[in-house]
Amino acid sequence: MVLAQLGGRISGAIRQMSNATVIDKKVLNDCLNEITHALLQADVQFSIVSDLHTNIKRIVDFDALAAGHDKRKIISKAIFNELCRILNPGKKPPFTPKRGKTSVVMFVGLQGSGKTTTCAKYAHFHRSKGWKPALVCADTFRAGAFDQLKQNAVKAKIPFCGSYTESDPVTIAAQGVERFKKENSDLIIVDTSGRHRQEAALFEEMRQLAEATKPDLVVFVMDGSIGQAAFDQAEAFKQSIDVGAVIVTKLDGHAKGGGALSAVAATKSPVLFIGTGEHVHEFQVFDAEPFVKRLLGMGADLSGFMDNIHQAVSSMDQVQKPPELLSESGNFTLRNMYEQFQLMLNMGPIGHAIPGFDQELMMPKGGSGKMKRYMIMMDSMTKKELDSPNGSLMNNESRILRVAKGSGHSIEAVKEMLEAYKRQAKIWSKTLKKGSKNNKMMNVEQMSKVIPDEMLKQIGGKGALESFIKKMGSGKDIMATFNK
Ligand SMILES: Nc1nc2c(ncn2[C@@H]2O[C@H](COP(=O)(O)OP(=O)(O)OP(=O)(O)O)[C@@H](O)[C@H]2O)c(=O)[nH]1
Repeated sequence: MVLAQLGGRISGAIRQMSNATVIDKKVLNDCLNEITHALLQADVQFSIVSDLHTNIKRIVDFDALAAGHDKRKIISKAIFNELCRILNPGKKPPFTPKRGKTSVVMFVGLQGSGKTTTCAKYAHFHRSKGWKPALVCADTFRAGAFDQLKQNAVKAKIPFCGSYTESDPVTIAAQGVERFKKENSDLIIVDTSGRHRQEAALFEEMRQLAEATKPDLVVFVMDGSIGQAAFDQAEAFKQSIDVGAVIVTKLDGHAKGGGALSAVAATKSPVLFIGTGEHVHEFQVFDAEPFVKRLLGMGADLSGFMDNIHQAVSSMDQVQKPPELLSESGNFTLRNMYEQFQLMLNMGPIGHAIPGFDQELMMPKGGSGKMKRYMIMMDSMTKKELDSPNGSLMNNESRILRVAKGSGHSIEAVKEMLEAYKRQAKIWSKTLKKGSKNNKMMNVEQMSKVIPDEMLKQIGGKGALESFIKKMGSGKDIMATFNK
């Protein structure tokens, strides 16, 4: 069962309980049975589910509850708190890096869990907050790991090191950490090898790396889409190395998630971030309460919605100017398309309302939007290719092949992206023709159609949305972006 379904079933059980005329032991038991089934089907460990069941029964003790208590509220709150408790072991990481002081953070995890991607996301996240991160690739086990890290690092302008010739990860890691300490990096991130399974060789290598680099924090990266195996895996890592924090990856649309919930409990370490896609921006600070709220569909996640807007506005601040809609030569280039995608992804639901965009691009397919896949392909293009007028440099089979290989997509997929770009360029050149006023605005009507009803209600309806857009427009000039 995927995470969204799990949330749906739990909130359904709570709703059913709330709608009962009289709240008695039977109603509570029915509700808890449905929740336990849902959690077990989502691969949450039996012992965790059983604890949750016992704790809620203890809190909601009908015999001890005085008359007049709102049982519906007490039960719902107990369920919510228990779900948060599973995800939040109540511990702070043993170490929190401090800006300006050198810290070494080592990433460990099984092969394919997303370590290399996550190292880059972690570095990028901190860099955007003013840190001086650096990446060390100590993964000599997987051919291509260094190239992958290098590509991400170059794109995000983060110093990196690794080796094509040195086969000893310990030597590479030790030299890398030493070098970046000298260069005054304040966050040295060490990416390590994975293996297909938990095996002695991997754990031995991990211990040697820890010995050589003396990490201040070891982060265990876990694939959130795996099932029951997650618990054992997390426990095995925890026993072999001093795991201080966890990052759960691949919690996008199709993740089972339950295994990840169990694993968090196994490591008894806090989750720092979650990965929600392949792209460097798809990385969120983890906070149990909003996560559970979102899982249960509570409050339509208005805070997340507002965050999206603030992030979009502040990311515009970071680049100091809104993304250009056209290149200097008046062309809609692949880079323009990339920047627009970036803006829209940052803006969440509001981004969907931007006129001139092919709505099909926004639709999730296979768990991640086409936009995100296209951005990954564009990540493998050179500056010249991104800026070439009408994408002309990409009318070339060998370049298409290189981008396909570099981004891990098929040639057909890259061609599909280039076709989408051509369609997009056509739409933009029409939309931005001088004198055309009608469809350049972020229009309240369009926006209110794409924002979920419940969210719109919370904002205060269309009127409030309109005044909000106006405010945003005057404060940060976001409207100007679409009004050129
Ligand atoms: N959908 C999704 N994919 C992700 C996420 N994080 C990583 N991936 C993908 O997972 C795959 C494996 O990621 P890597 O970063 O190469 O994994 P790794 O742990 O470094 O692998 P090894 O170096 O072989 O140990 C890649 O295709 C990533 O793009 C995520 O949060 N969501």
